[in-house]
Amino acid sequence: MTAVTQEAGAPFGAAPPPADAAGDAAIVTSGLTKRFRGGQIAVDTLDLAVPRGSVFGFLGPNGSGKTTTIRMLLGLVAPTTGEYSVLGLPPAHALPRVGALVEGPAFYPYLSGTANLMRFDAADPTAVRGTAGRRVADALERVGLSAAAGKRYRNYSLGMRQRLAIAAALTQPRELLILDEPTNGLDPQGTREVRTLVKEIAADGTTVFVSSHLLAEVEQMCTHAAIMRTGRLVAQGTIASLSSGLVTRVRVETPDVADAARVLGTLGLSDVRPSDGAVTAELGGHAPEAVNAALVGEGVAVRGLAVVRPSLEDVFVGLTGEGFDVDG
Ligand SMILES: Nc1ncnc2c1ncn2[C@@H]1O[C@H](COP(=O)(O)OP(=O)(O)OP(=O)(O)O)[C@@H](O)[C@H]1O
Repeated sequence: MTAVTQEAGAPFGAAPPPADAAGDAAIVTSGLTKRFRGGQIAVDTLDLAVPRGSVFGFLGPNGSGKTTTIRMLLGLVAPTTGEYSVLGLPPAHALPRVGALVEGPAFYPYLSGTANLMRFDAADPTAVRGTAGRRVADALERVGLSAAAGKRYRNYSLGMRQRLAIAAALTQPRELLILDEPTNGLDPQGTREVRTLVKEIAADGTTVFVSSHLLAEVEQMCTHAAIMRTGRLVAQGTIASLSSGLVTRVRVETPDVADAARVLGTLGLSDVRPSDGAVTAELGGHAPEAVNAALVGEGVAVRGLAVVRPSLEDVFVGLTGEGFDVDG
């Protein structure tokens, strides 16, 4: 890992690759901290471990330090203190193998998708000129824009524009793709397109590190997540493990609320809560189909039975005691 002790603004990340390259991790940070000149701590002793091959959701409300972290990982901002590595290397060494979308690239409205990407590629000193045409065509194909490659950018939909921005990060082989809020500002169709694309890119073997302030989005798109709050890491792990400490409940819709509550209690379910037209209870180790069979066997009219799994929002509320005060 790169040990960082210098002040903001000093050169960093230029050390030779360390001997202890971080094995199977795409990103590792240890105590990573960014204090801006005004004294504001944007990122506070962050310990992240992003496994290779994951779609890693970097989740937090606006202002929680996601963009600052990403900018540090990409060598755009110098950390104040902490250690970090990308693909087992200091960021400066890893960057050619990392694609990134931080602020939307500025595309020319009157140029086609292909022409825009060719201009981008021409500005990349690490790109091999002779292969530009093929690499650009491949990147457009990968994001599903081959058919629109000759169309002017200004005629692209919002989703197509964002897919082109992601294609710009994919004109070279990448082991890691870092996307900062890639669905921000998109319409529902564009959001769907980008989420699908992220999953497809990950399925091809690229690790994707994607920030979002939308809990539901991370749950849908990601295999792992880290949750940030005011610069600090609240939790990280697989999506399943993050919520595994929380209780799964069963919800039974029925006109026979009292009978249903009695049967659930007899079965051994705990925290049975009858309400108007429904009963909920902690499912524990019980199979939902067995609960349903028992209810029906006792003559309870079951209109609906649902297993209510804890969401990332429940995890966040459980850890911080606060709501996740953004639109989900
Ligand atoms: N250049 C800067 N100088 C001073 N403070 C900054 C600077 N950049 C960010 N901050 C502050 O650091 C904190 C974290 O900001 P950051 O942009 O990293 O959060 P974020 O989670 O990415 O939020 P958003 O989604 O709104 O960008 C915020 O309080 C922000 O105001």
